[in-house]
Amino acid sequence: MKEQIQQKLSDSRVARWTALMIVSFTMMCGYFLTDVMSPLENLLTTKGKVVYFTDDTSISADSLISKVELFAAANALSSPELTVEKLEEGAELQYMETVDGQQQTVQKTISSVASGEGWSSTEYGFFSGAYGYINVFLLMLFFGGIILDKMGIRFTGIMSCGFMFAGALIKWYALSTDFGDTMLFGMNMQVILAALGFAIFGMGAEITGITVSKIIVKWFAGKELALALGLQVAMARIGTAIALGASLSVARMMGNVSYPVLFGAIALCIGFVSFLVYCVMDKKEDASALAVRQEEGQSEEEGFRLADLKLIFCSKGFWLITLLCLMFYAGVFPFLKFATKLMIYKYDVPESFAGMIPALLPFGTILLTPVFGSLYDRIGRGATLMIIGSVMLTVVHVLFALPLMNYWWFAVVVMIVLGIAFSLVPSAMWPSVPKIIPMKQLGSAYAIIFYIQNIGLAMVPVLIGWVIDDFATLRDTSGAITGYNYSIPMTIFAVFGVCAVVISLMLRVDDAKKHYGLEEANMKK
Ligand SMILES: NCCCC[C@H](N)C(=O)NCC(=O)O
Repeated sequence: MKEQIQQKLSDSRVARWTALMIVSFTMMCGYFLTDVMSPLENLLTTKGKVVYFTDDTSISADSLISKVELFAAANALSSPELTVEKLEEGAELQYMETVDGQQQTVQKTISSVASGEGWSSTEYGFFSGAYGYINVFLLMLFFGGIILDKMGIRFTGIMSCGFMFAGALIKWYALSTDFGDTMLFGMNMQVILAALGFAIFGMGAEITGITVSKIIVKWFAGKELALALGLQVAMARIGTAIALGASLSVARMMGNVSYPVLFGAIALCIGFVSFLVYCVMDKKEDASALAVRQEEGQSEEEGFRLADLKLIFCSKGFWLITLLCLMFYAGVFPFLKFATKLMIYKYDVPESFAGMIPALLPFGTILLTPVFGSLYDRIGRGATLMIIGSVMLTVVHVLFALPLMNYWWFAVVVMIVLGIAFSLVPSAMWPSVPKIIPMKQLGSAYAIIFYIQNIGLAMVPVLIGWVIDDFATLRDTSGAITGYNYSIPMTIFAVFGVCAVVISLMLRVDDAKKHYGLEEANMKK
């Protein structure tokens, strides 16, 4: 009789790719919610209603009413007695506008009206950085890694998905409620509560992130690891791309900034259910792995001990990857929070399309991250890929900072280059971690990397929001905002790029000395 050889569930191609798809879907929903507010910056920082026209221009309701009334008075027309309530879809209005430096009469038709929230750029920056506050200041990401290594994937994943969902609901409640002028800690109550929701969500999203990374290493180690990690990141980027591309349209259609968040919360609910489905597979994988070990007469897998953290803390390669992660991601995710408004004011892109240009970045990475991941699996050169990506990041931000080539097509080209950089570094960085740190400390290692990365994700938006308010906002003599000069904020992002280049070079040198294998292929022949 032929002897049956016991196999792990992860040895089945179908099973491991199915597991990957399920957990990647959960992560995709999380990424959608993370970036859903970025295209709404202009709406959030405008007071009162914002009117959108069919020609894709927009104006605040108050300023539109005064322009229409001025036009009527100047042309001896009967006063339209326009009120904010009368501004509705399909209404046609005539007023004077400056076009190419000339005063002209324009006739426009309203396509939609949405409520602005009147936040300052500082408040917007504070809110955007909230994603990392609990992770960083309450050390929750650090503890999350220990919980993951001690309590396991299923417990930690269910807990973190729960946090994501709860945080999303709080954020939605804050954005859909009018708190009037109620202030807390010198900021509007709405900003504080939305930030609290985002902070709880961010804690859940990051702990889910490390859990998903550990799941993928568990199923794909020694197989198509970098491709699998790349595909997970690619699916996550679909979430970011949909958020950047669709969020403003949803807010305009529904007339309120809270609706995109509500849709995200509903999607997250489905993501939560899909993680529960994965838990069934995870249980089966553990049972099959135990059976294999027993058949091969191997002893029980050694559990995680706190003392094991020493190995992580003492590894120079680990710290270089961590610092590279901090600098590189500080130059990308926080940038995305401000990129839509950059497109409007530096490249003169109509607000309705402005979110589409930053959305190109995640779209590009959807295809390229798995391609570079597969390249790393088969050919290697991980450290080199990280150097090239970091150089590209720096060049991109220098180009955004310089006061030249203010054409929309140039912004598109530069954004595509950023998309390539944003595929190169993650596709090489994440699969490099298991080459430096063994599996049983991997949860804690990813958690520490994410922890340090979150310091950037939390602080950089606060810094940029403040810099925009104090150094980049252009005002007329009455104090009204007339535009923005993005040179200083973009120079700050370029500095992060330069740091990433230096660190990635140091990593390459350290790899040559210590032989982590970063330049070698991942797949065992
Ligand atoms: N906007 C989502 C932030 C996710 C941060 C997360 N810690 C991370 O780095 N994920 C990997 C990636 O490349 O997105």
